[in-house]
Amino acid sequence: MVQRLSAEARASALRELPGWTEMSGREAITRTFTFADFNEAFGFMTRVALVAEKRDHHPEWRNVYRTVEVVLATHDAGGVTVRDIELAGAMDVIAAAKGG
Ligand SMILES: C[C@H](O)[C@H](O)[C@H]1CNC2=NC(N)=NC(=O)C2=N1
Repeated sequence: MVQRLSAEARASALRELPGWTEMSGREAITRTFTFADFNEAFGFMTRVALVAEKRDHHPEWRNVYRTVEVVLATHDAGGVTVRDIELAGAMDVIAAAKGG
């Protein structure tokens, strides 16, 4: 099983992921994406869903109109792993292509 990152390793990974922060009260990382409208927000979620399914690693998220709040953690590991860091990076690339 993939290993939880230490607090130090998480902090170091987050320095490379602007917009992502540590969640308070839980070992997870979070980012809120804001898009132009619902269509762009849902398009982002659709693209991410395909990547998540392919990787067998899935976000926790909440969509309200044009915003998508994302929380990433590896449930099996009880914390943040490299799989979360990689999915966060992939979400950033997808969002940037849509202006999020
Ligand atoms: C059986 C399956 O591989 C696991 O349930 C996967 C699916 N997607 C997952 N996604 C996330 N974020 N964490 C997990 O631990 C996880 N486990």
